[in-house]
Amino acid sequence: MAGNPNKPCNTETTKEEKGKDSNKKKEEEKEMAPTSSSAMHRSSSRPQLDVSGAAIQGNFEERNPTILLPNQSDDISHLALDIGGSLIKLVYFSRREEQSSHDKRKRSSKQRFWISNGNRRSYPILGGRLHFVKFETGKLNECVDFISSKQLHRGGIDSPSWRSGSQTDQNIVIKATGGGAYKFADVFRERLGVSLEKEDEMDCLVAGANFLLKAIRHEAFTHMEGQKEFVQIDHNDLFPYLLVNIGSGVSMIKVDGDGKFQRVSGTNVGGGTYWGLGRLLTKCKSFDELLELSQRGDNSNIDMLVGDIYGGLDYSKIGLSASTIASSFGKTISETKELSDYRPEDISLSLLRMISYNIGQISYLNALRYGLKRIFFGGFFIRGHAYTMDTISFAVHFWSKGQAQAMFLRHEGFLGAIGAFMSYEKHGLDDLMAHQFVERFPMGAPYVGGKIHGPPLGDLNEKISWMEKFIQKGTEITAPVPMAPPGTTGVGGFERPSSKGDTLRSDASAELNIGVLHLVPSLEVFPLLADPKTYEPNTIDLSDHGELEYWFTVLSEHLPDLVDKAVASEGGTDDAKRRGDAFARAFSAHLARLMEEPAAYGKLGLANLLELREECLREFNFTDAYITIKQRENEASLAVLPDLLMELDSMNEERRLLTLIEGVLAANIFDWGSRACVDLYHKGTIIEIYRMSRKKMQRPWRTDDFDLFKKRMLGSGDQNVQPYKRALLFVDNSGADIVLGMLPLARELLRRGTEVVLVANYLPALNDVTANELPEIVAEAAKHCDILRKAAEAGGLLVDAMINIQDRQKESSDSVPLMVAENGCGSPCIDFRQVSSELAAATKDADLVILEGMGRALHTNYNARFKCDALKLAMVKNQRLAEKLVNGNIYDCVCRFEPAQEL
Ligand SMILES: Nc1ncnc2c1ncn2[C@@H]1O[C@H](COP(=O)(O)OP(=O)(O)O)[C@@H](O)[C@H]1O
Ligand SMILES: CC(C)(COP(=O)(O)O)[C@@H](O)C(=O)NCCC(=O)O
Ligand SMILES: [Mn+2]
Repeated sequence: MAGNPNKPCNTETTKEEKGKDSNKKKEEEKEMAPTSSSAMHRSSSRPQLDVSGAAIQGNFEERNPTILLPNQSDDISHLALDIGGSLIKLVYFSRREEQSSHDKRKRSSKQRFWISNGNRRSYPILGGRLHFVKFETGKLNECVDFISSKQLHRGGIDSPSWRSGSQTDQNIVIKATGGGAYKFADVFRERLGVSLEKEDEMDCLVAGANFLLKAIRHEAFTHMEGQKEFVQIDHNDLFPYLLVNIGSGVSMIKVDGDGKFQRVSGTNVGGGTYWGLGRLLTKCKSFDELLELSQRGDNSNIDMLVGDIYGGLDYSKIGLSASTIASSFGKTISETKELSDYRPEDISLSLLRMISYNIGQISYLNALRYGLKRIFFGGFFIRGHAYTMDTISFAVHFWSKGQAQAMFLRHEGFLGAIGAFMSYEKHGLDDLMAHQFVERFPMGAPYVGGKIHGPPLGDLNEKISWMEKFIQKGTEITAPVPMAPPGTTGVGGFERPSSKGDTLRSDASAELNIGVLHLVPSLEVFPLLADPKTYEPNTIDLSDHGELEYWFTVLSEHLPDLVDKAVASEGGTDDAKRRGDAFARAFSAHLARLMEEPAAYGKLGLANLLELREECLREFNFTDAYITIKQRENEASLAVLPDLLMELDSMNEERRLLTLIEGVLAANIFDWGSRACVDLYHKGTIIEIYRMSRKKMQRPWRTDDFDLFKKRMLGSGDQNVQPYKRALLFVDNSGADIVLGMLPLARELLRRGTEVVLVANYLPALNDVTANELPEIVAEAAKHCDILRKAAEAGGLLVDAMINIQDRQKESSDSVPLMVAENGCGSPCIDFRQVSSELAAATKDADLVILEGMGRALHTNYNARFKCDALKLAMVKNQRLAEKLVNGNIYDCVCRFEPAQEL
């Protein structure tokens, strides 16, 4: 919506904060008790939902099972629209997690202990995914077809009401904003039988922007001279700011708080002007084509520059260089030239610069008028286009002499639609926090290129076919947003922005620079993080291009072997081969896209790439690629465990502790994600390699804090030490790593009176052991060891093995418990900003955290600090990482002990 200069649109729309009650987060209940009689659960109910009588639909073992709320009178809406002058924006929520065969397999496997004991796990009330899609307003029918094919107006194809046909369309109300909510209300009523409930456009823009800035990590960024930098927004220091939404027209809104704003200005020279004038002058058929043309343009053929007026000289007295634009389109006054004498490329660029500068300048003036330092730009005119953002940034920077800052939003075009979505009173999404959203790379929708009209790649077969077609066509993977190398700006700064780029990713392609937002209300920040605000999980920052290239190559080279394993894990059938092929293509396409635009989905770290690989595997129904290897290695290791325990028991406690830590480091060699290690496995049996690895454990290790740890565990001289109360052991790989490394260490802690929680992955990743697999492994190990048996019984891990419950209670009551908790992850790394509520609950009374393995202790969390003591143990199984991180070599070991961080 533009400000009309003839009729100032300066409405004083100050809205008071709505629904204060709903913002008050209910005090959450946390508990975790060691014995089987109390629960390891956390409930997180949202006040807006009537959850009385709620029942889990399906199996308790599912991660996010559908929750039926029998007493919830209204169905929760899943769709909101922003129908603008140029584009229709759709935000929709899909509640159901896709049912993977992993879940099916899990169902048949042994139940986890807290389930067996009748304890509840926490279930997200509204777990699901937020999707973002757009259509041209002129193609309203395509949008209606899309909604209809996915039944979004009825809560989605998978909603129970849709399947049972119980809902009548007449009652359905969909929130909509933008002028089209009025203009096209009839079309929606006639074609879908739904009514649109109109929400004020400015209200929605502000609500959308505030939500994004508070809840989405890496939402805002600066863009100067081709360099994108994410800005960490402090929630307590967000207001006031100027919001500039560049749609067809431009709105400028001073935002002072939630629902507190004033539309202070606007301009009618906006996105519609660029697209409309551009189309007339260049005969372009699409907005993208016009934008692409600009990238090959030279505006000095169209614009009158300072140098044109001053005979090639700078007008340095007032700080203008010769190449500064004096008058946009000033050269086209020439009487001897016609439109056809000018290159469309040059026209497009001049127009883009003219409009972007103008908006940047007016924005600055309004920021100045109200003393605002920060300006956030949204609206689809920006299109993640580097040149547009650079131009606006230059204008703001130049005119404010660096005092004001232009920032952009990744969900730029969806502010209004998100705001409309937030306006549903019932779903209570407004007080969600960043840690409850996991932004994932878009899967499902075309990976690269292709249109998303009609129902987008619903089932697996469609996804595979799409990948196959994609391969046949040999479609090139094009860059999403052009990024040229940074250049200089010259005198006065008001020069031509440097990033012009070569290619523009198709606008119709796999959406924009945003992923799919997975909403998992049960996720929490790990309570033992010393400083969650400054915590950064990744050690390796992939914005360094050299690093990105290296890890890209590592992952690409690993791919054929991974596909082999994945296909074998599914029986090597033709179907598995076809899926394996599609997985490889999809993952490669994602990697290629990230190589071109590393910040496409926010700040990129190595952990994101490793998780992406696992996500891609799951997308093509490979639920556990290393299952056979894991089982084989578990069996082989369990067979030699009794001998190892005997050997350990013959040692004095000092020698034993050292041997245990050595054992953990040595056994960490069994990592099927490391190229070098996989090559080693051809050279011997598991046990031979384990023995060889242990033999090579020469102290001092590359990082060796063992003596410090020993002092804390055993004391020194006659000084008595208190044992740790509870230790959380973040375990890594299956086989020797867990059986011969971490379990014996857990046993030592138990023997010293420390409660132990084994923390493992929720979903498989590489050969990592999962929480679901641990009870069985512990049960096997417990057959040979009384300490483990009693502790496992005390922790409720051995319920199936128990014959006489009374005897068990008597026996186990003198043992501290051994427990298992899932971490909420399906990756070889761990991001402590987002862990399961189960793990968060398990931190109660914990005073020691042990992180094991490269993924959890080196790639991530190497620099993390905790409120309690932390021990980080890993073998470095990559030469480059060893050099970079510890100035050492492959197979060096890290034993880092960090006493509790003083707060
Ligand atoms: N595929 C596209 N088709 C048309 N316009 C586009 C497209 N992509 C980006 N734009 C730009 O985005 C502007 C619309 O932005 P938007 O925020 O959706 O505003 P509105 O709500 O007014 O439609 C258009 O005027 C144009 O400049
Ligand atoms: C994926 C991994 C982090 C798993 O390591 P782990 O946590 O099991 O010790 C690691 O295998 C890795 O970084 N691999 C890639 C490096 C390489 O192949 O050299
Ligand atoms: Mn691992």
